[in-house]
Amino acid sequence: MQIYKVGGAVRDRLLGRDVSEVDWVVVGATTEEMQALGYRPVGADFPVFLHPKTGEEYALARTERKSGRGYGGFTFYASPDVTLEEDLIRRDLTINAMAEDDHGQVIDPYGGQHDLEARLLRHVSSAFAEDPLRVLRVARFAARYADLGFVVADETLALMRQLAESGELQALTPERSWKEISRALMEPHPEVFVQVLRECGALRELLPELDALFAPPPADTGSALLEVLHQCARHAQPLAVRWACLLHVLGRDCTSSEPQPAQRKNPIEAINVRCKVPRDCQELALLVGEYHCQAHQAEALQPEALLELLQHFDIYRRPERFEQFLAACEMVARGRAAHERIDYPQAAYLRAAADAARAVEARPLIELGYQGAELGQALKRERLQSIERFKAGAAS
Ligand SMILES: Nc1ccn([C@@H]2O[C@H](COP(=O)(O)OP(=O)(O)OP(=O)(O)O)[C@@H](O)[C@H]2O)c(=O)n1
Ligand SMILES: [Mg+2]
Repeated sequence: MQIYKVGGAVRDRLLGRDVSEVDWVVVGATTEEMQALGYRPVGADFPVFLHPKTGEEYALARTERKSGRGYGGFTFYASPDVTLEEDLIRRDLTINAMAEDDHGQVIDPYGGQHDLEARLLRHVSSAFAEDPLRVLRVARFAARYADLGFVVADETLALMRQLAESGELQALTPERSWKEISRALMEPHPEVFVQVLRECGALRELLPELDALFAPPPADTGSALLEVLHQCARHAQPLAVRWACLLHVLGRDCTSSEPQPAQRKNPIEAINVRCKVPRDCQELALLVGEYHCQAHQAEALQPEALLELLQHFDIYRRPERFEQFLAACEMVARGRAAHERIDYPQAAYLRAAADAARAVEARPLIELGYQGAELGQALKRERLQSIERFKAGAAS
């Protein structure tokens, strides 16, 4: 049996980047041989094993044919007679389809090194279409390597477009899609991820609500959104903030003074549910969609409105979430201002207002005999006074 390093580890070493995890491919071995050597199988009918000591993934060389729609719709053909070249040709991109033997010799039958030099994300073969998730992966690699000058090859974009138009993306499970989306949002250029998905028509399939935002100027909210995402990356924001920023435009429209119907179906909620987004990301996206306009106008809010805004955040028990809200509002303001050197004094203002509300303690009121609803009212009254004092101080 021969064992080769494959995929990201080979690619990133050639790019001179840090290698975080190594994937291996094993040629000329059977499942039984692997198990006899102590490798632990990952799943019953999946020819992937974990190394007994390092825990790294070792996959038997395999060819893969599609038998049905979606994940789980794969059949694998793994056998000792599958060659390294046969295994590599069914991989997604040429830069991911290189192997390295234990002498450090690179095996590169499909021009991966050439495409690394040429900064091209190019599919290896028509087998690309076996897994529609690769459309998202390519967009994610574009987001990761944008600074190095990588772009998607024309023929690969065309293939991605075909896959999007065929409706295949609808068969992806939300779990697999979210994994790609969340990783892509954390890359240095998350806006490139959205842009590539849009160019190939995948955004219309996956997040049509966002695709609809792209229109000719001056109504091009989509392009403004890309700038907001870019600011998120520049300011190293966490995933929840990036997700909330991605969806914020689907919330309240800050430019319209019309009261917005409360009953309308909330598109942010619909996306959260459809994509099975983790709770913290869901919550923040809803809060940012609903309240970012008010945050932008924080200084103009009357004490009652200010307290009401703060109350929506449970600032007393969830201070980190409120901080993430402020960060998201700041990214939105910076991105939308199209010049990032603006200050966002609203954040400090709202933080100080929250501190004023938090400074009110319940204990003295309880000692005075307040309880239940009356205690709630008394707390509210005191907090309002505290905020009034803060506003008076801030104004002077
Ligand atoms: N849908 C997929 C997933 C993975 N691969 C192949 O499996 C390798 C390892 O996959 P993974 O670890 O997910 O990606 P990496 O390329 O290693 O990138 P990362 O740095 O994100 O781990 C890839 O390089 C690629 O050759 C593929 O062809 N199609
Ligand atoms: Mg990897």
